[in-house]
Amino acid sequence: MAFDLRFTKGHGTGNDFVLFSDPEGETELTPTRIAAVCDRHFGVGADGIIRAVRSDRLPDGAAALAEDPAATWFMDYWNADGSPSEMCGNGIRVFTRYLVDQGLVELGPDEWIAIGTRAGVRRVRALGNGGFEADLGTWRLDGGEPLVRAKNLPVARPGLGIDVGNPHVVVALADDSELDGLDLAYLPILEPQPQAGANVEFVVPAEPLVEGGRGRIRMRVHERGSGETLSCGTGAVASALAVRHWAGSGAPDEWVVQVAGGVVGVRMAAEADGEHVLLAGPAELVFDGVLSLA
Ligand SMILES: N[C@@H](CCC[C@H](N)C(=O)O)C(=O)O
Repeated sequence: MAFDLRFTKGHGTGNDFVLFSDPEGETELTPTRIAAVCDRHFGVGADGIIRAVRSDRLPDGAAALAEDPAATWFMDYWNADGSPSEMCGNGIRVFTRYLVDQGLVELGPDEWIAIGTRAGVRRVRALGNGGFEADLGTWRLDGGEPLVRAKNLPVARPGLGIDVGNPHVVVALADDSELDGLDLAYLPILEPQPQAGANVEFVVPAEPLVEGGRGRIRMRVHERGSGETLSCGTGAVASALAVRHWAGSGAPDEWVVQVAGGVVGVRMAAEADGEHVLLAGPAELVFDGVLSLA
């Protein structure tokens, strides 16, 4: 059966997405279709698909509405291989820009919008510099410290498991040459392997490590379900949290994370329900199109 899709292509620091609007949740999204759309040779090409659907049309959306009735739109996020994810930090900024661009929501300066996700409700606001900031909520060390093997890494290294709505394992490397030498076309191997899989981030300090009170790191990532990407927002957040954890007391609560596709900002802020972590960065919509797949 033919599958026609009217879409918008967008990205946040090079982490790219095919976005489309399906308010009533009528489009049948199968892993095969998603992988075909995201295919960089035979489809549009993207790290993931994001569907804008009314929250009351999906079971996960109903849960989001129960948490916050203002979360009327749901970010239905899927990785390039057709697997779902709970959260996407770059995606939620691009999704918010898409909702505004499509006239589906109005967003005043500094006004927060509530978005439904599989990880729960998340809030996003537009920044004066054209970018967006997403409050990714509370986070937790998930207790795991798996050993991580990656191609061109001579010995296995310990990772730190962090959950920021989706699962991450962060690995500290020695220096830029070790980071640049990794071949992330190959899947890093985790021992033990987390049941739900994990996004794996490799980090090194940037030079200087702290500037103007903000910590600075470089990161590369192998995303669950998408492979190596130019950026991962939740990965940047997990990396900053991991490096702050390793640095101990006195480490900054604001971080600049350099990724292959640009720079994002991370800050930690105390809230009534625990410490929240927030992610700021660009959100670009680059073209619209119609895709017809046989
Ligand atoms: N690129 C995203 C994360 C997308 C989901 C991830 N691959 C997963 O499976 O959890 C981001 O910017 O956070």
